[in-house]
Amino acid sequence: MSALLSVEGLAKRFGGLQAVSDFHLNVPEGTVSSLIGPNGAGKTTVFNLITGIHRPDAGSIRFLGRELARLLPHQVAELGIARTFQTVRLFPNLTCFENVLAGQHCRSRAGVWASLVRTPAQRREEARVQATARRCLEQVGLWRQRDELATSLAYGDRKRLEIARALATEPVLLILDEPAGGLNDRESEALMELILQVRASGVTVLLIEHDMHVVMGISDQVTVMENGRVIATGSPEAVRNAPEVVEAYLGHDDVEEDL
Ligand SMILES: Nc1ncnc2c1ncn2[C@@H]1O[C@H](COP(=O)(O)OP(=O)(O)OP(=O)(O)O)[C@@H](O)[C@H]1O
Repeated sequence: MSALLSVEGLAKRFGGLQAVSDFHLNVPEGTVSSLIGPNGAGKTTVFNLITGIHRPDAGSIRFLGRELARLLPHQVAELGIARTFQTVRLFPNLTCFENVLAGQHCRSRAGVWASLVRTPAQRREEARVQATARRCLEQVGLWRQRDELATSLAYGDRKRLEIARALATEPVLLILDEPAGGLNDRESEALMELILQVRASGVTVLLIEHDMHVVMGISDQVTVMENGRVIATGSPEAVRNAPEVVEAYLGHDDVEEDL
């Protein structure tokens, strides 16, 4: 399997704190890959570096043959990487459908002139964007709630709506930051099914997750971080039994389930 995303020698310092050092990761195309590690290990910082929110001090981030390290977030999105955040970031006063539409700007091809005069090309574009929004809402099981305000949804559904919004940009790589955070068992099971279905649809998935049941249940590959560095990478089984991983987790009480 070829690597869709390939990260080498990544480093980021915040003042006196070395948040990420010599980090490396290969995300094979068509897989679910997970990044785990104790609180403060540097996982979200890695996601912020990949998606252009932070600029790395060193290292390379190759995606589809392009270097991402100096790109801005919207440029990374245009190349086909979509992400969700640890805390839900929806437009509270928009409906579910409108939230998904709002996520599709980077894929909208009609130019400024077309949007002023509503040419046939613009109307076709609008129809395409709406059809994509519908498909994504159906995929996450929220089409029936399309006209409800995002704020009226249960927490688990809000997280699914965020995934729909990310999928609507038609990404090659979907990055999820703690998608199971705050979900109950039933919602977590549904989330696992959804992520596997996303993978089956041809989208590669990279996630950060503390819920080990989710991680071990759906990942093709798991990378473990501690203190900004990779301490293990491999199959869920291999990682679960690696002595350095057990050691890293023993000193922390933030893991929701035992490895
Ligand atoms: N913008 C920032 N400025 C200063 N320090 C930061 C910044 N972002 C992260 N850090 C620090 O970098 C370290 C790694 O944080 P990060 O959020 O990447 O960890 P994490 O593994 O995602 O943790 P968690 O599982 O709790 O989300 C932490 O010590 C954090 O306080």
